[in-house]
Formats: sequence, C-alpha cells, structure tokens
Amino acid sequence: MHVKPHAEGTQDGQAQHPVQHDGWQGVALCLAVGDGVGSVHGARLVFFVMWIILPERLGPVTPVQVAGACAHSSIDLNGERAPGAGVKPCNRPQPAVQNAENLSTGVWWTHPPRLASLAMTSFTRRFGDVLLGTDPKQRLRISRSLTAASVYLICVALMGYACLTGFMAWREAAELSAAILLNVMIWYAILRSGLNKRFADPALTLPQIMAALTVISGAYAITGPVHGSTMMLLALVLVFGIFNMRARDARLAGGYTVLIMGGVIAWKVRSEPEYYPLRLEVAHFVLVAAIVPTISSLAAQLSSLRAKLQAQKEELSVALQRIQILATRDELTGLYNRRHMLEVLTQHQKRLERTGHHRFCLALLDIDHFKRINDTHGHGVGDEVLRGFAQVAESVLRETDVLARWGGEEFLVLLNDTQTNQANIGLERLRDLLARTALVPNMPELKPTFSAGLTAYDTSEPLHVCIERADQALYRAKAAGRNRTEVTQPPETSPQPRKVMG
Ligand SMILES: Nc1nc2c(ncn2[C@@H]2O[C@H](COP(=O)(O)OP(=O)(O)OP(=O)(O)O)[C@@H](O)[C@H]2O)c(=O)[nH]1
Repeated sequence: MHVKPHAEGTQDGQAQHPVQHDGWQGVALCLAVGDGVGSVHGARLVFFVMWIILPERLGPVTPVQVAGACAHSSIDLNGERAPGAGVKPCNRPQPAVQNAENLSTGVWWTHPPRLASLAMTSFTRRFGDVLLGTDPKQRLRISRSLTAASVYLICVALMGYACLTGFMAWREAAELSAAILLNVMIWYAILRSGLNKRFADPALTLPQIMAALTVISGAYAITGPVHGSTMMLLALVLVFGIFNMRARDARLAGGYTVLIMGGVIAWKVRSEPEYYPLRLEVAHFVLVAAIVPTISSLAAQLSSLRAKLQAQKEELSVALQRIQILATRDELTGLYNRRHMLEVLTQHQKRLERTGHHRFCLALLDIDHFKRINDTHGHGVGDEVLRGFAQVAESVLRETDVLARWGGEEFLVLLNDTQTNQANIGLERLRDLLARTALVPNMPELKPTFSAGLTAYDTSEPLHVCIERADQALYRAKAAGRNRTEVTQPPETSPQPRKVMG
C-alpha cells in the first residue's frame, strides 16, 4: 500500500494542517497498537483521545505497520461490519482494504467528528455484544432485565443517602444492597448464559418479578422510618411486567404482592411498632391491596388483548395463505390454474430471452370422450377422473415440468429444457401409465385416454401463438382418432434462441 502524507504543501512550502498531519500518523500509530492487541476499534478510540489532547506527541509509523493494523479491522469507515466478520477471518479483508485506502487518501483524519463517532460506534457495538450477546431476542430480554436493574441501583444509592442522613443503619443497608446486587447478578447470569431458553417463557418475566417483589418486601421490612417510600417500587415492578406477562401470571404476581406485604406489615407492626404504627400500616396495606390488584388486572387485560391480536394475526395469515392458493391453484385438482400458468409461462419466456438457455415445449392435453364419462357415470366420477389424471400426470412428468389445468378437461404442460421428440417420450410415458392405472378405485374398467397437441416454443413468438399452435395440433389428434399426440413445429424454428443482452 502506498501511503501519502495528507497535508499538501502550500506555495510557501508550509504544511497546511500540521496538527492534522500528526493526527494522521496518530491514526496509523493507534491502528498499529490495535494490531498488537487485536482490537482496532479500541485503538481508534485511543487515537481520538490522543488526537484531542496530545496531537504533537503522536509519532510517525511505517505504511507496513498501518497496513498490518488495518488488516485486523472488520469494520469499515462507515462503521459497517463486514458480512460474517468475526466468524470467518477471510471475510475481513474487504473493509480492511477500504480502511487502508481511506488512510492512504487521508479521509479519516480530515473528519475528526466522523472518526469520533466511528470510534464510539465500534466501541459501543463491541461493548453491547459482550454485555448483551448477539442474539436479538436475548438482547431484548437482557436489556429489559438490566433496565429494571438500573432502578435497583438507584435504590442502592438512595439507601446510601438514607444511611448518611441517619435514617437507616449501614449494616441493614449493606445487607439489602447485597441482596439486590445478588438478585441482579443471578438473573443476568441466567439470561446471558442462555439457561432461560429452556423455559416456556424464556424472558422469565414472572420469576424475575416475583424475586423483585420479594426483595422490595424485604426492603420495606428493614428501611424503618423511610419504609413508606419502598411501596412505590412495588407498582414499578408490576409495570415492568405489564407488557409481556400472561393474564394468569399477572394475577398471580398481584396476589403474591398483597399476601407477602400483608405478612410483612403484620410482622413489623408487632416487632417495631415505633417505625410501623398500626394506624399508618393499615393505610399502607389498604393502598397495596387497592393499587396492586388494579395494576395486575390492567396487565391481565393487556395480556388478553395481546392474545386476541395474536389470534387475529394468525387467522389473517391463514386467510392470506388460502387466498394465495385460491389465486394460483385450481380447486378440484390442486394444479396451477390458467391465470397462474400464464405467469409461469411469461417467466420462462423472459428467462429464455435473457439467457438464451432453457428452451421449452408446450403440450395441450384433453381427456377423450370426457362428456361420455360424465353422462354415463355422473359428474362426481368425472371429477374423480380429473383429479386422478392430474395426479398420474404429475407423477410421471419431470420435476422441472409444470402442469396446469387449462380449463374443463384440458391440461397444459410446460416441458422444460427439451425438444419436441424428448417431450413426446414424456407424454407417451403418461399414456402408458394411464392405461395401467385405475383413476377411480372402484371402477378399474374406466381407463380414459387423452389426446395431445405438442409444439416447441420459438423465442421470437408471443406466447398465445405457441398455445394456439398446440391447440391446433390437439384438434388434429382428436380428428385423427384420439388417444394420440400430434407434434407440430414453429413455422421457422431458429437454430439458436435470440439472446437479449443486458
Ligand atoms: N365432472 C366434470 N366435468 C367437467 C368439468 N369441466 C368440464 N367438464 C365437462 O367436460 C366435458 C367436455 O366435453 P367435450 O368438450 O364435448 O369433449 P369430450 O367429451 O371430452 O370429447 P372429445 O374432447 O372430443 O374427446 C363437458 O361435458 C363438460 O361439462 C369439471 O370440472 N368436472
């Protein structure tokens, strides 16, 4: 890599941006440091701090060191991670090369704010990955749990304040803080290790909420003169669960809160009446018994609303699937219908025009004397014959061929990557199998035959012309006595399909 000094000399021979020149070397230095420690992103951050405070101290480094450092980077100048970076080392060179080019043209250090944001983005992304993992669902669960934990940490700070102002004993505050931190750490460890995925609710909402409620009841019991303030936290904890708790769990959490708080209040009224006077505690209990069930019932209502929405979403997606099937399939045989077949044919036509490959043939098939089957055995038997014919034809054709019900007792087959002589072999295979198959199980003597018109598609012609040609061939097959295939070629078959460039 050729590394150019960034600052161009001015007419009087002075460098235009001497500090930026040092900064440029600093980028290189820090990337070289990154090379050593294996973390280019951290090194970028180091550089930015150094660029701000010590630009003149950043020494020169060789282009080789810079290139080596860049090669370690999996993030390009725009902060985009290379596809698969961190998974396969071989995916890294692309942004590394880009970084090296950006360095050589001096792009980086001419945009210090951009470098700063890049450094911060890289750092926060890496930090986020370490803290929360990379699975999006797990990240959401862990970040929710940590949001709740941040409220706990504020409580720990408040307890410190209560101790300093003499409202709380240090020992009790330390015990409660330890319990809170342990609670936070245990849930974080369970979620971060992925242990939670083994449970029906991997977010572990109910257990986390129950644990939090227990800790808060403990706080209520040991915070003496300031215990009233802890009640607010009960509501906060329940609010955390309001969006993803099931109705039953919400009621369970509400009931548990009233019970445990009732127990704690009764215990404290007896053991520490000076801080927990009966008349005040009765008011506290009434508050808990009124507010907590209200929140729980709101959570339960939201939960059933979510369940209804989910059910509606599922119904809609089933309906959408059904609509898609109805729009593309024939209801009786399950084959593609005429409208969809026309789309399929158009796609094949375009592919052939574009690539010059995948020539195809079309065959129009018609069950012989089908009216007679209907008239003799009834419409139901006629339907069974149509279904059976479709099944047999599908089983005999190649996977790449497409069979559609064209209308009534007529079927259209698209025979891919083939000439008429090969396609005809396929149709004869079908004729053969049909003669040996009972389409209606309890009427083995009913062995309908079919007539077919087969033709090759010519690249230069519209689709309907080709279909019309197959139809005329079918007409001739009928006229010639049925149970046969008439093959017809396009008027002027071009030796090679026309290839459309671009
Ligand atoms: N059972 C049933 N019959 C159908 C369906 N669609 C069309 N038909 C019948 O298919 C018959 C087609 O008869 P025709 O067009 O006279 O032809 P054919 O009797 O097969 O005689 P050839 O084609 O000349 O061999 C008619 O009786 C239609 O009512 C269907 O979905 N189910």
